[in-house]
Amino acid sequence: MAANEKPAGTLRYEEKPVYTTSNGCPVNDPESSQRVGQNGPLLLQDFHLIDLLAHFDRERIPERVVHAKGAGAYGEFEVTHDISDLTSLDMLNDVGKKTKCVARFSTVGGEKGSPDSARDPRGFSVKFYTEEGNWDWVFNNTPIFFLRDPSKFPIFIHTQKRNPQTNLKDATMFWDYLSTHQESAHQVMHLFSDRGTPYSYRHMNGYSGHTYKLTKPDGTFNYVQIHCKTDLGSKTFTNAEAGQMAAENPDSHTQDLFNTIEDGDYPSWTCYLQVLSPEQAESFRWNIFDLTKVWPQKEVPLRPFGKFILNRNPENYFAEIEQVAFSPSHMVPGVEPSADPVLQSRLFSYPDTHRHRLGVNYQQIPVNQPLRAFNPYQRDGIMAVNGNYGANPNYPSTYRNMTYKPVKPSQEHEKWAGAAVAQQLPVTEEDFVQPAMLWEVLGKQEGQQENFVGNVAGHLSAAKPAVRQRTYEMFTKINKDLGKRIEEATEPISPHPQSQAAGNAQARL
Ligand code: HEM
Repeated sequence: MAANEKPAGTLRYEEKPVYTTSNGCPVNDPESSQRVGQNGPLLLQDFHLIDLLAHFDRERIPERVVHAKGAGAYGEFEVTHDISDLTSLDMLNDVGKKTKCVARFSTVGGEKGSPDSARDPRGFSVKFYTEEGNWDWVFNNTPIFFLRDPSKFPIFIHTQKRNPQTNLKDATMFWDYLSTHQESAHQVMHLFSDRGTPYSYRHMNGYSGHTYKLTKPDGTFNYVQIHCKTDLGSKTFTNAEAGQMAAENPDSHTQDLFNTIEDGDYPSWTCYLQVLSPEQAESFRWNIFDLTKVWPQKEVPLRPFGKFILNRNPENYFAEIEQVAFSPSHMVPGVEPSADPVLQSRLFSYPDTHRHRLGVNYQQIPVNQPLRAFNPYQRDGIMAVNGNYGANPNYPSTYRNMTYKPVKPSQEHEKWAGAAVAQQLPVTEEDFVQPAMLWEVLGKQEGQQENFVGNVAGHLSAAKPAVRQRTYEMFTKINKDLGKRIEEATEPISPHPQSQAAGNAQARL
């Protein structure tokens, strides 16, 4: 039975199953081991003991290299508005049509045991079990990201995780990277506003961030970005509240999601599209393949198309949430990736990490199983548990006919030609325009600019002087008072005074 269906029988505690070894042999007492006499050595023949120990020894699988801490639940998506002018995507082709889904929310940088309320972007993933395959949204709760060149991702992530020598989180590494890669400024503005500490997973929005293409069977397409807005309204913690929650209940978001669903108080999100035709995209003020930029909603309004609700908790966290495997490359007819280089590399990275984390047959794990999949050319491998396509030929055989559906990729408009180059987009003044706009928006919400300054100061104060100085300069480019305000809030609380700067600045950088 696939995990996208409700289990036929949930836990039936009234039944008394016969306890056995893993090969089904009944065992009298699970807590006694075979031995010679009362105090004698153990017997190698005790399969029950060895079975138990050996399985225990192998219980852990690698945690996700990022987004390790998360929580999830099942639900249902419903189309609310007709968008057949944009796409032939099966799941979206009829108002009222419903599709089952599973969602997982996560923090990014912390390990599996880290606090849910940490200052961090949040992952926002949803897998839809459509009639034409699984379509995954692997989104964040911010509409932009720290970088626009994918080769920077592993480098960037290293600086947000632990120092290789001290094994501690390291403010100097953290800001050293951000202040020398200032295309990150926009995301930094989000992260250090109170938006960086959501109140719960239920109270945050999700954004595709990347541009995708919605396509039609004639090969035409439009560029889109997807927004999911929580129907509960966005709600955040202050820095102090988030810190207090981390101390009191590190699993607060996990607990909140599980308990509210268990109580029948189901969270839901309304889904919108921003749409640009290829021609509009050409003359658009912002590069639509630059993940550090939003499409301002005044220029590209939101168009509603659906809603999803989460209404069922997993029966088993490891089986259904730890083993769920999302990928931006899990697509279906009617949607395609854009040329955004970060998206393009993510298309590779996720299935690659799943093969490492879960094994080559990760799509056979029940929570990942599509409603129907038939690919007898993919055979064998570790944990081939779906019958391995039985006697079906493992090559395109003249003795076994298959239907190849005519799925036409978009052909119009995008024709690429050019020499291979390895080039980053340079950081220019343009990169500070949207961060400055966000600073203005924070100014319209009472106390948010003050909180932002305090949030940065509390973190940045632990960094070395040279890094702090460079970071003030970055914030000055966003707004000329902002750098000064942050400096004034940071310096008095820093344990590494500026006077030591000359001697220490380069130490350990
Ligand atoms: C070059 C850029 C990126 C790379 C190489 C990358 C790579 C990864 C990897 C390897 C994982 C672990 C997946 C797993 O073990 O299941 C992951 C998780 C995740 N990433 Fe990324 N990532 C990138 C950028 C992004 C961006 C821009 C977003 C959002 C727009 C994003 C959203 C997520 C989410 C939501 C998860 C958690 C998925 C889950 O819940 O299982 N990532 N990423």
